[in-house]
Amino acid sequence: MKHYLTTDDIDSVPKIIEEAIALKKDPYQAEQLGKRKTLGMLFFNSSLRTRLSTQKAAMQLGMQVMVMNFSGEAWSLEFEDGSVMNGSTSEHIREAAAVISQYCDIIAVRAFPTLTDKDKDEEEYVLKSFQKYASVPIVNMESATAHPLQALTDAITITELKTRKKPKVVLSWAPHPKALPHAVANSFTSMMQKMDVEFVITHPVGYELNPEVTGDTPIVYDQDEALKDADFVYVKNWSSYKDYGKVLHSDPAWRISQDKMALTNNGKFMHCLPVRRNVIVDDAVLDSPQSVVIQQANNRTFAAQVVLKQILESL
Ligand SMILES: NCCC[C@H](NC(=O)CCC(=O)O)C(=O)O
Ligand SMILES: NC(=O)OP(=O)(O)O
Repeated sequence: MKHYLTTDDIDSVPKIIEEAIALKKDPYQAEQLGKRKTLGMLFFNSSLRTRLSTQKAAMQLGMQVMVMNFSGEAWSLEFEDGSVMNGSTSEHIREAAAVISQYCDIIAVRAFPTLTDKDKDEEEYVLKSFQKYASVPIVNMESATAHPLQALTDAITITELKTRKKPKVVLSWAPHPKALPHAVANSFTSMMQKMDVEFVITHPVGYELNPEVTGDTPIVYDQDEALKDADFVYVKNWSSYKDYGKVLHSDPAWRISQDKMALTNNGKFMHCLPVRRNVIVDDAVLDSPQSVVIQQANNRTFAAQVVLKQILESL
């Protein structure tokens, strides 16, 4: 693997899942691979799981890790070419990416969307600028439109927990007070399209994801109908894509309750976390055995580890 920017950078989904599960069984099997190699993790946004699990994954491969927060700590970066930098930005991505490449063998970046400038977000201008001006592989730790480490985690978790060959997986929108990105839902959708599952998306009218991402995936506007017989209920809020970045409404009827889970085939509740209790999902569901969010978060380590391993092997 050269870079990990989207789920399309995976050669074979079944093989990478198998390799991740093998790493979970024996996390130090490749601890020499990353010796004297450095991972630089750059954060433009907050994180708990991605930061800790990716660092842990790198350490289990024998790597050294450096972390830098760009919100408030690093110089504020300019991404426009030819700009006269007499405003608030202090350093151009051209120098920053080239300099960091001298210190790091792999650079991982988290940069959420603006949710106001659709074109800029879809260009992935932060991630793609790092890719353009860095001379080392780039790993996406959640960008404007994609969260492929999360999607790989979710694929591993579904593979571990499925009880029938072709499980039914439902991606359900749920309410949230803030405007949230599409990245998790996009990458989850792309990953499910690559897996042997019956995949359905449910959300209120107006919350359609980018049609280029959803493609042929069925969209069911009746949540109860969609949840029927589901083996996995993957819950996430996102803002409107059509009315870009807007919260159209946050209908509490879409919150996941025990009554809704009762419609499923003893379905597992999944969420990438962090989750707003009693807004997205009731305590009773999150605290029930049907919730697998903690196991899911544990798998973040092995998703990151298999990606870093495949990149290290290609260096
Ligand atoms: N990395 C996982 C999710 C990150 C982000 N969630 C958030 O910003 C939630 C913040 C809050 O609940 O205040 C998202 O939806 O893409
Ligand atoms: N799921 C996830 O990416 O969590 P963090 O935002 O805490 O990294």
